[in-house]
Amino acid sequence: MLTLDALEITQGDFRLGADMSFEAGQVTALIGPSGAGKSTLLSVVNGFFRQTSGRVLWQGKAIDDLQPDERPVATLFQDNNLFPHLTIAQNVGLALGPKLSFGSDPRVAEMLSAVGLTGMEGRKPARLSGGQQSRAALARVLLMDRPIVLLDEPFSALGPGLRTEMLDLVRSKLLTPDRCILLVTHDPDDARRSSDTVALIDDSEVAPPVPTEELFANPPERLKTYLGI
Ligand SMILES: Nc1ncnc2c1ncn2[C@@H]1O[C@H](COP(=O)(O)OP(=O)(O)OP(=O)(O)O)[C@@H](O)[C@H]1O
Repeated sequence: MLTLDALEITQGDFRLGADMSFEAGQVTALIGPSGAGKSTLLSVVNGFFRQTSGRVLWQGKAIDDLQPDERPVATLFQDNNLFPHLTIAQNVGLALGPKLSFGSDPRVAEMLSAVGLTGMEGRKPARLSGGQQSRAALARVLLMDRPIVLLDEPFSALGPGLRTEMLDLVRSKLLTPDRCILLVTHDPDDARRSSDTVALIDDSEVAPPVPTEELFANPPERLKTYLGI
């Protein structure tokens, strides 16, 4: 369980509060207006931004004092973070450590196979389509094998069909009973299709996660406002 304990985040005039837990074995969608603080919240969890007060705990243990690379967290961003001068296998192998030779580790081939990229190992990212690049980035996250996975609008540059395909891959390959996945998305359909629970971020607060079906069946006013319904 990922717990945000009396978390207060400030950045200039911006303020965000969060006090809740996210269950393992679930995908939680974080939705809310632009500038509400979705990316900032993820940065506090992965350690790139320090909260003003409160704690972040994984399985009851505070992870606040760990450096980003020591935290049990993997993050997938919209730009995929693939290095253009490295092959796909080398990019995926970076999940195991900074040596390029990790690209030939058999686990790299296994993860590339899991995301349907067998045969693409030696290509550079520029020679892959957008969807294939997303698959390679997902393979790297799979190989990192961290219990908390943060997805910051990772597939928003893809068309609707490909995006759906990637979100389905997230559920089928990445979601395990002991892993907690947070998905930032602007698209309510993505949240509906891929998340078990939804946490709304608005008015300087993160609302506790609510089962997705329940939320959309009976949307609170601030969700209606956000969706324009
Ligand atoms: N480096 C910074 N310095 C000061 N304020 C910042 C900085 N980066 C972001 N902010 C502010 O923090 C707030 C939250 O930004 P954040 O990017 O987390 O929002 P978001 O919900 O992810 O938005 P979007 O949906 O547009 O990506 C915004 O008000 C933004 O203006």
